[in-house]
Amino acid sequence: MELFEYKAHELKAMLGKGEVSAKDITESFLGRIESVEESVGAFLKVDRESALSGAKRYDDGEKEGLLAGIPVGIKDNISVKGMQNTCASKILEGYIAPYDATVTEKIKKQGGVIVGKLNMDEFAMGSSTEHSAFKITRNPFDLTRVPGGSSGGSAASVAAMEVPLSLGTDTGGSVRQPAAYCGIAGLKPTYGSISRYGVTAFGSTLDQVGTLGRDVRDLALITSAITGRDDRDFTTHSRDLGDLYANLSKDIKGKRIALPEEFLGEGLNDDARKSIEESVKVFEALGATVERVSLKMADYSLAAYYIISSAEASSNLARFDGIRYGFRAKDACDLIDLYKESRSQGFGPEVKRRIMLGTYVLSAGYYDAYYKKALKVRKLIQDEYNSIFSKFDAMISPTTPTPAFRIGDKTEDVMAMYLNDIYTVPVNIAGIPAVSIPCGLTEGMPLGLQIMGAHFSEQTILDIAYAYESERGLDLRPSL
Ligand SMILES: NC(=O)C[C@H](N)C(=O)O
Repeated sequence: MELFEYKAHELKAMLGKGEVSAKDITESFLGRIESVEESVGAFLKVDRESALSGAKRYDDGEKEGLLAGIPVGIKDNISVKGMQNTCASKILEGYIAPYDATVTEKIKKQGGVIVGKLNMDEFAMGSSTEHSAFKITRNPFDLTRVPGGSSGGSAASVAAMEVPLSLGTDTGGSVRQPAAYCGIAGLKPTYGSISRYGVTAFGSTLDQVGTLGRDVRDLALITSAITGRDDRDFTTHSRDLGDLYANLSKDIKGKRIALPEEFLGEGLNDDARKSIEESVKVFEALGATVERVSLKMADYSLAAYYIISSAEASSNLARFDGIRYGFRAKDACDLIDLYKESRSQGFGPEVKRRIMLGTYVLSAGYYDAYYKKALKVRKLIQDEYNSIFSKFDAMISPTTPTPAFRIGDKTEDVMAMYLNDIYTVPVNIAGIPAVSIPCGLTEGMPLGLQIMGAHFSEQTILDIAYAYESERGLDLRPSL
């Protein structure tokens, strides 16, 4: 077996026993990138030098840290000092981050070896990575299909074994949906459990850094490395999630799991429905109970999400004006024209759509009818989730209604693209944690099972995911 085929926790064990060097590991992944990247296209920038110098630090004696000697890929909206941070947008082309995001600082402090920056939908707006201004990324299981989005590069790179671990961001499903499409595991932690300092803001009350790996142990490992309160992000919480990796347990006897009827309705792929029904049996065999529940507010989640996230985006993206960073239009006749032209030429169509939608719902006369109403709906959704979690330890659903679709299939149909997120957005609205793990295949493509929990119940949902994964023994690999 080649080194790139091992999972992060396996590599960690091999390094710990001195069986391999960090250089061997990094070179193996860099070699893999060389052979498959042309077909997958997960990276916007591979930084061989940074990777090899990170590995050298380990081999020279810096062996401490949860991720010591392990390669990690970073989504291109998370700042890494000295590397580009384009958010896959023309407006930030050529922008080099002058500082590390807190999560980057933590990855480095824990010995992680940063390999490069990963492709995404522009400013994290999209579900297929087709909205990147630079290139498309392909699904390693079928190169004619999308990897999902917006963290499509983060998911495809891990599935293609170009890196064992990656970071993404999840505003409405952007870590879980691509993880499901690419047959890997992805976690969106509780809002406030991970710092957003140095992460380009999209919807500030929804955004959360998420983690991707090939199994639950790897997710627990990288998540433990980056959680915690940060004085530079006042939305972070002081509550400690504990050592998710060391405390991982397969014992889920007696756990009460809810399954919402509304997540099994119209539009759900038949095999996805079957795989959820089979998953119920797996949980029961593991000693948990599964009970059907009703989530009455589920139907309103998507509408509330697109109003709130677009309103926040229209405000957050105002800073990209052609003056402060990145792209500046040529030949502007005055300051207003410079703003106008830089933004018109610098942003892609999906970003413009969100800015216009967001500006509209915040404008006088429409604020009450749309934005304020969406905030009220948000509260009702949060109350409904809290009430479920007062009786249950976790809730399960499919991660997405269908498997990965073909490249180009949904680019013209905005609504069809937004519907991809129907099962994932309520989680961001409620601010709770959720993990997606593989639960089967349809048409040769992976399907994901989403496990959600109460605020700060990462250990519980990861334990449930770990028990399920161990029982099923699914280890999906693309034939690349
Ligand atoms: N950023 C996300 O979580 C993705 C979501 N599909 C969106 O376009 O808003």
